Amino acid sequence: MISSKIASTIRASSRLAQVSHQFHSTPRSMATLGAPSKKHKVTVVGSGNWGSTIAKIVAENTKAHPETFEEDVQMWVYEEEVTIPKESKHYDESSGDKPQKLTEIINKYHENVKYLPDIALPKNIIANPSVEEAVKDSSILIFNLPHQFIGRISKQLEGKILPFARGVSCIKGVNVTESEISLFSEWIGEGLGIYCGALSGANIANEIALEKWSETTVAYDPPVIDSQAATPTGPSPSSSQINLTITDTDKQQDLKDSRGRTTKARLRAVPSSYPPLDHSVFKSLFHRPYFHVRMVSDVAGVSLGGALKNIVALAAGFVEGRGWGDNAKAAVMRVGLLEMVEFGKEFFGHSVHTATFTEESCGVADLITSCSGGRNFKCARMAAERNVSVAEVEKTELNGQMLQGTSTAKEVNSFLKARGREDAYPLFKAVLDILEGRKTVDDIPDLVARPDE
Ligand SMILES: NC(=O)c1ccc[n+]([C@@H]2O[C@H](COP(=O)([O-])OP(=O)(O)OC[C@H]3O[C@@H](n4cnc5c(N)ncnc54)[C@H](O)[C@@H]3O)[C@@H](O)[C@H]2O)c1
Ligand SMILES: O=P(O)(O)OC[C@H](O)CO
Repeated sequence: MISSKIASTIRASSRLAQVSHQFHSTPRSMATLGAPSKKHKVTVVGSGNWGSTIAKIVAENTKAHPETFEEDVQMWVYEEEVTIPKESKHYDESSGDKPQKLTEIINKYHENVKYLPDIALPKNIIANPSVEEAVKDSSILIFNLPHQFIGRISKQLEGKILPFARGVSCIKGVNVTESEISLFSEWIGEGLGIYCGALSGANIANEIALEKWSETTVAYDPPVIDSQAATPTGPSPSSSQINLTITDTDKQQDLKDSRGRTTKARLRAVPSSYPPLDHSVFKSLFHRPYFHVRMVSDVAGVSLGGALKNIVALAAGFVEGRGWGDNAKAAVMRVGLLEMVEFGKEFFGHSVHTATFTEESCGVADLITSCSGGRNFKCARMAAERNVSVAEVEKTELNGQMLQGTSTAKEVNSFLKARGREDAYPLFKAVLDILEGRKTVDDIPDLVARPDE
């Protein structure tokens, strides 16, 4: 008798705990109450230099954490015909220079011979040319492609993803439409009706693919979906009724952007049958011995650092290509960092923390690495050395990889201009003026000097 009472009390409290778990996503403590029955399936949308590197990291971790993730990782590949270069170990005399589908090459040789050559990819990465198929049933979506293409892909995915999926954007750029600006993480999130965080850091992909140590910053701060936010039909039930009547998919609430504005999307709770998607799960998805992750909540700061440093890296390349020294480069980095912080504060307000720029990998560390060895820096340097345009260098030197700084400079300046604020960001403006031939590198010192200097 006593034991059956105890058993029923345990059952009741376990039920309560389960319900509390469903509503409050704070659930490490719940792990002891019964393992979730489902695992997270992960898809990487994009397969360029960074997309393939992140897929490698994630696939190593899905294999290392089988209790949380399905082992296979889908990687969407923009399909193209590729000729395996003669110097590649996969070059085969018999097929010679015959172009082959990139997805087939990746799935056969486990290497992205075009965008990440000579790096062995884990066999549990499945290259998929159909983005709709690649995201099917995935509860974690990692967006990692040049920002120029995310608009079309995101549209294609509307209605095709799990409604309770969560995203992480590794894209370094900002979304500018007419006179509005938003983060890609929140724009993807609103378009697809999911929460999307951001990953950014001092992360030159080729170094990380070779497993040379680096750090990164992951921002993830979804709203807690609580019982108040649930939307049952009919009269408002008491909390005990809610426990009994609301299913996982009913639980949803308004999705707000980083500036606290309500978007048109509703956010759905992750069903309790899955491991909760909290900081510890995302850390276990991205952290490797050679890739150290710091989790933060400032999605705007992380995203803006990654986007704006690309403009500054172009400036650093220009001054080095002009033949000036490290002092000149340090000067544009100093001014650039100030403009990055200022921009965040002016247009994203309190949601941006200055410390994200000054203390995290996604801020000053990314600025330093990008101005030392990034593609924007190198292409701008070559352009200044050869007296040709950056676009021309991009075309001839990058073998299909894409710069983000040139379009970001244009987009950010058009946004500033629409608000009459371009003179407040003289380095950002100078970079666009040089790209478009209105100014030269020699003009930079005077352009960035403050009136009292
Ligand atoms: N490469 C790096 O070191 C690095 C590091 C950190 C962050 N990032 C950021 O990651 C994002 C992705 O960069 P990346 O280096 O993986 O890309 P990348 O520069 O290698 O770009 C090439 C990719 O674009 C794809 N592509 C080409 N045409 C396309 C089309 N019409 N539609 C869709 N896709 C098309 C190609 O298939 C390829 O996957 C960028 O925002 C970049 O700033 C890059
Ligand atoms: O090569 P870039 O200039 O696109 O920069 C690469 C990474 O963003 C550096 O962190």
